[in-house]
Amino acid sequence: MAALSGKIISHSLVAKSCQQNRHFNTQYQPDCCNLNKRNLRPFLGGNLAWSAISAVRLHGISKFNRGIVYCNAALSTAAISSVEKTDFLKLQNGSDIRGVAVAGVEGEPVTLTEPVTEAIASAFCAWLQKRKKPHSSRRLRVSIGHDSRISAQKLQDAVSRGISRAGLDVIQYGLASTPAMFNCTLTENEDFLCPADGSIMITASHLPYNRNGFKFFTNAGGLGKADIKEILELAADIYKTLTNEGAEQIASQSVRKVEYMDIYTSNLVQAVRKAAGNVEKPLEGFHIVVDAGNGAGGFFAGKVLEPLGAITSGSQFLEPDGMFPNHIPNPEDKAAMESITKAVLNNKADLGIIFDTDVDRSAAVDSSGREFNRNRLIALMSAIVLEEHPGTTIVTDSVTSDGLTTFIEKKLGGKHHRFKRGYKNVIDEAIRLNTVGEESHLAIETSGHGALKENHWLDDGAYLMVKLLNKLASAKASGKGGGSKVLTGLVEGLDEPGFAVELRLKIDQTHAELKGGSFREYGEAVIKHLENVVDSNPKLQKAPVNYEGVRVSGFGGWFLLRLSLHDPVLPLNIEASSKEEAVNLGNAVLSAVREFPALDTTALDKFVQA
Ligand SMILES: O=P(O)(O)OC[C@H]1O[C@H](O)[C@H](O)[C@@H](O)[C@@H]1O
Repeated sequence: MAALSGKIISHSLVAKSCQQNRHFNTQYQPDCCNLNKRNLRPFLGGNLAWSAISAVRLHGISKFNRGIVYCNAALSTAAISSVEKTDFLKLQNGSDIRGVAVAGVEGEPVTLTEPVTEAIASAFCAWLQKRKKPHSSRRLRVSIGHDSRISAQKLQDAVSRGISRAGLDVIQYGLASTPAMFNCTLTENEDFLCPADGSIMITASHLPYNRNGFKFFTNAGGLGKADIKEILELAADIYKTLTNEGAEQIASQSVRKVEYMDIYTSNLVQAVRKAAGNVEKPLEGFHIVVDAGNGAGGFFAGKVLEPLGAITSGSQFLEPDGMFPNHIPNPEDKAAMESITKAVLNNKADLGIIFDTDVDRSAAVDSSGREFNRNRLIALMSAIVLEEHPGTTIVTDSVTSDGLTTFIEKKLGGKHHRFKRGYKNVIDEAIRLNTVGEESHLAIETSGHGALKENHWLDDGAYLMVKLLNKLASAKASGKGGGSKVLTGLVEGLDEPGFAVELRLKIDQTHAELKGGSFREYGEAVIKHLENVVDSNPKLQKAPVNYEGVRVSGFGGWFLLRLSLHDPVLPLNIEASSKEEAVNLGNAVLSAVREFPALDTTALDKFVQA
């Protein structure tokens, strides 16, 4: 990446910052660096309104804060109301933070207000300072990126203030992808102010327009559940001490803007060129359409595929639009997959590529309109990785099909380790296996999240697609022909179920049956009971190895009943060769769970009756 240089957009006081972000066509007004002199006072070292400032042990604020001022964090006008610690903890969603950031949806009050966001960002800095030694020549720096949501601007400003309050340097990337935000903690390039010591991605993935949230990274990867809990607890304490007093001083601190996506996309381009034997345009002759669903992934057409020589006409929904007017940006969504499939067929393209909002998930469609998502994408990626690393272990989530195991183990000669749901669980398990001597190069979920060892276990939908592009390019280079046949051929022999369904059974948390206990305890009791019922039914066999819920074979198929990672829901996956057999499995579950009145079995009732 040495060829790229000096991409700090908002240099000194030159007012470049209110322009449109041309590269990513941001539709909303990007952050205005306020060139209002009133806000450009030099920072008064350590004299912050935030009385808990000592709690985060500020390092050398005054030393590094004078001199260069690139632009300012925007002032907050939001009132600070009282928020309980428990409210902060409710914002945890596994290893992410998620909440409501836009008012107007009935029954969904705003939980991710600007002051709450500010406190969370400061808490992340405190968490970071506990773990990172200060550098001798500079303060710790935290980069911020966001997806296309309409609340992105407001939250980016609040996050910037939170980082400034903690005395750390703020670097804004603007519209970015989640994987790029991890990548920037690994990139060594001072021209781009990299590596960042920590980074924050503002996103709520595919959730509706009114939600938003945060993912946090260091060079060790994404933060885990325990870290998020610690940050939220700390944020609740910081919040209590927040006042609007002194906000101008915070806003007067330096915010620098960097076009980091240039580095990230250039890395992707280089990876494909290298795989094709250092050919400049290895995708020349390929027609590939991209569907970004109006999320952050539009860059992939213009900044990755086109430099590689591909034609991208017919690509759709590349412009960021936080109202997601076309379809949900989610490769698991039926309408989204139908949309990209139609685009491939209408344009007679060789391949279609679709991303979720923040580009950590993806799926593809071949020239005949065959979808590569869920189990089929895992099969395809497994075939590619097992060619490179024979015999390696593929770690997947728990809802993968039996046919996939047979394909990985019998056809590809690898090992399938079916673990738990949750991208972080899957990635952490693959990392763990390597540390105990079991080689694993791929961790991938049916949701379209996937991470490779060769790519620092970075959960990256764009990199998954790069692996497919490498295959296309090298097949062409070796004269094996163009089109997507090479990909389709790789999943030949994958046994797919005739029928597959996921039913999500809700637990009514207000039901008296819960007797004050948590929905988790209730859900676990349902699963335990089902397990006992299965044990006494000779037609059903429990999976000998299973890491969550209860997975059972019988009636020519299988089912898995487990607790959702986040919601008061028991998702039930059923796969069988026919709907009739799937209904038999559904009935077996229904007869066991019926006696749990707080469990809403409507979806299952309907399924078995239809
Ligand atoms: O347990 P569920 O409700 O099905 O949700 C599980 C999913 O939650 C989030 O979306 C995570 O990003 C995914 O990695 C995970 O698979």
